[in-house]
Amino acid sequence: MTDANTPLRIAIAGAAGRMGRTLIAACAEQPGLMLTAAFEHAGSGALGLDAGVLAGLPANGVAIAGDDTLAATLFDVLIDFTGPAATLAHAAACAASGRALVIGTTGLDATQKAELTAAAARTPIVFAPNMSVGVNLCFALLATAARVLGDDFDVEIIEAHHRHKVDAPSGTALRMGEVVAQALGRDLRQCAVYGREGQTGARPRDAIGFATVRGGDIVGDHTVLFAGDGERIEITHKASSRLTFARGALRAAAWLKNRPSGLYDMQDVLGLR
Ligand SMILES: NC(=O)C1=CN([C@@H]2O[C@H](COP(=O)(O)OP(=O)(O)OC[C@H]3O[C@@H](n4cnc5c(N)ncnc54)[C@H](O)[C@@H]3O)[C@@H](O)[C@H]2O)C=CC1
Ligand SMILES: O=C(O)C1=N[C@H](C(=O)O)C[C@H](O)C1
Repeated sequence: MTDANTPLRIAIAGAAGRMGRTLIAACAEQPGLMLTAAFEHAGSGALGLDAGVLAGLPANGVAIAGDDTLAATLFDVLIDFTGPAATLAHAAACAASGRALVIGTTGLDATQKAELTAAAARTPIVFAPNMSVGVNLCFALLATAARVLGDDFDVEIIEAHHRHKVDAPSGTALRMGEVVAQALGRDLRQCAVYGREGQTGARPRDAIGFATVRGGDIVGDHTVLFAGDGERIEITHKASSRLTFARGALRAAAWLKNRPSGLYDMQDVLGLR
């Protein structure tokens, strides 16, 4: 890692994607951080393009490179918003060289998460399904709401995203479910209900339901509904710009400087734990 006056060298994986391009732009406005590398998959049509130009900015001299060059490239922190398989390969490469990671990728299964935990034994990693301050505040509010409302209120989680999103429910919705389940002393794996159709029977009282909407350019909406007899409480977050996620990821990258190995999330970064 660098000393206090040297800019932190940032690399971005998934640079040509929606989040990658937003991260390139966010990095350019952030003092103390310097984009030094940008990666795409080895067959990407974006290879060789200037990262600044790709993000709609003036050229910044960083050419998009194949991720097969990642292990041999100089940087301090890799910010990865790709897909589960790519993220795990990148985490392994960073762990081997002790370089820090910020991971925003969602859709990892339990085995893949265990692999990430193993990588975090060798290098510091912030892994969070949502990097926005607002959503992370909502996690804390949800734990309080669930504790106060208890088992008398039915919990339903509704999320909406753009038509290109490939995983469902969103990583954020799943984390919201985990937070509520933990506060209520339930195991989400036992009580989650993912969508309903046909003769479903009455709602089990301990169910935590998920509903997924996909369409257009919705950046990311999440509502947790606590429905009781005679009243309802809704905790809602709506993202209107990907910059909120990108700025959170860059904050996490700066926070990682000189941290010991371990698996962290945005609750750690924001001091909410
Ligand atoms: N944690 C958070 O705050 C947020 C998380 N996300 C998550 O980030 C991920 C990416 O989202 P988007 O940017 O919308 O998707 P996207 O599909 O626009 O971008 C992903 C990019 O990764 C690239 N890629 C695939 N394999 C690669 C490899 N081996 N090396 C380098 N690049 C590779 C793809 O070519 C693509 O350009 C998703 O899992 C999404 O759910 C998205 C927004 C916020
Ligand atoms: O794919 C997205 O776009 C988003 N994914 C994250 C998730 O799955 O929770 C976060 C955000 O809502 C945008």
